[in-house]
Amino acid sequence: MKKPVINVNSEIGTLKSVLLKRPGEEIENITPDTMTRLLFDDIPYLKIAQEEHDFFAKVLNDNGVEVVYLEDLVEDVFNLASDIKLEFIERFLSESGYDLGTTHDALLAYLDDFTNDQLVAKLYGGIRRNELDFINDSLHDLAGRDAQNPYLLNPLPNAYFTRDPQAAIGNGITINRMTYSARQPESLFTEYVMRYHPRYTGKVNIWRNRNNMTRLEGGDQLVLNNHVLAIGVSQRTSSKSIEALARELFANTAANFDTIVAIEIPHNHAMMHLDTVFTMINHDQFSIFPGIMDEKGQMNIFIMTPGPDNTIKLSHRTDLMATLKEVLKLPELDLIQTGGGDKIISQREQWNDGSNTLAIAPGEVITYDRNYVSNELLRQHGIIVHEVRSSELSRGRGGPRCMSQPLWREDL
Ligand SMILES: NC(=[NH2+])NCCC[C@H](N)C(=O)O
Repeated sequence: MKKPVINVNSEIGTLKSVLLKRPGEEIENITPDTMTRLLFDDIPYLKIAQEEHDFFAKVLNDNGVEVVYLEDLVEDVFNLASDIKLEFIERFLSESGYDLGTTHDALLAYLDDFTNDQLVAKLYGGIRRNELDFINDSLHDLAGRDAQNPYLLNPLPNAYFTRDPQAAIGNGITINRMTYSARQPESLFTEYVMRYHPRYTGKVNIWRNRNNMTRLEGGDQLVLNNHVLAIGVSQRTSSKSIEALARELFANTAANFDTIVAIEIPHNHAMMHLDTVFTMINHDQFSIFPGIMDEKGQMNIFIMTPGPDNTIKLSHRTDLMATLKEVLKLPELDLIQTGGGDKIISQREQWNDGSNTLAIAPGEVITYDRNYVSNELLRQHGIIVHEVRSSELSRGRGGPRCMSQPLWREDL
């Protein structure tokens, strides 16, 4: 492996480079009838969402972070060779249910007319049925469930949550098999960028690829330090995939990870990933939504470590604070509660991603401005807080950590 181009050995090391995706026309393809399936609770106003996102990028930039746009990387890949572009489109169409036939041919011909930057916007944006004029003769497009779908190609409105289709871990990544069909195509873009983009090709360890059938999403994957990961057992990440990833990482000599803490969280949309209820802020400080624990403050947690002959040793725990102290070898910890523990405030601010902080350095985070109670509390605990605007972005149920994929953090 050549000189590494990805380096993420913590959640808090000074952030140097980050991958974002600016919300695009895909947002304007959300309708009341399709919103639940597209994993949205409302329809954001695109113009304002873009302004908010540009502001987020500016705050990152102003703090010395290089912002890399995913859509630019994909366009670069398409610009490399028309064969690669065509191969991508065929894979994309095939995964969308069009291998052969009139619809496949019509979509291929339609997409062929776009310039590469328009093509990228279109693949994320989706194609409406009424956009194409052709005689559709495929039964599955005309009868049954598919006929009700207003799109020939579904929009990918969750793409601005770049955290989830992959996860940077150490000098490598996992390219994730995502849970819902609304998001599955997103990691195909990551696969092509990693395989072909000159900046990454041959320089990134792929710990796990998207051909796996078990479900894994980046919002559940937290790099606590250079050898310990925390992974949520959640609506989006299955226990099977965590076990498989543990096996892969423990056996791979290029990977330095020897401990994975599997943390079970409630399986629902408000808390679809571990990072919606728990993030790392400093060496010994975390934000946490108290609602993930039972009345006695307990949870279902497993510490996984390598056992003999490629087996995995499991140890059960129920106390999150004690478990974190144990695996991070810390005498004391500060768990800062979203909304300060008030039931109504904490629920409201968790819903708007108040627990979802993005650390840009130890003790320094970016958060949404609307979660003012949690933000104030963070400041009281000595944290530097940069607030970003959040009226529209938050409607997608994700915050600053969800909207960013770190590519390089300084080692601690
Ligand atoms: N890392 C995160 N928490 N991402 C939030 C993703 C939100 C998105 N609407 C989804 O349901 O998939």
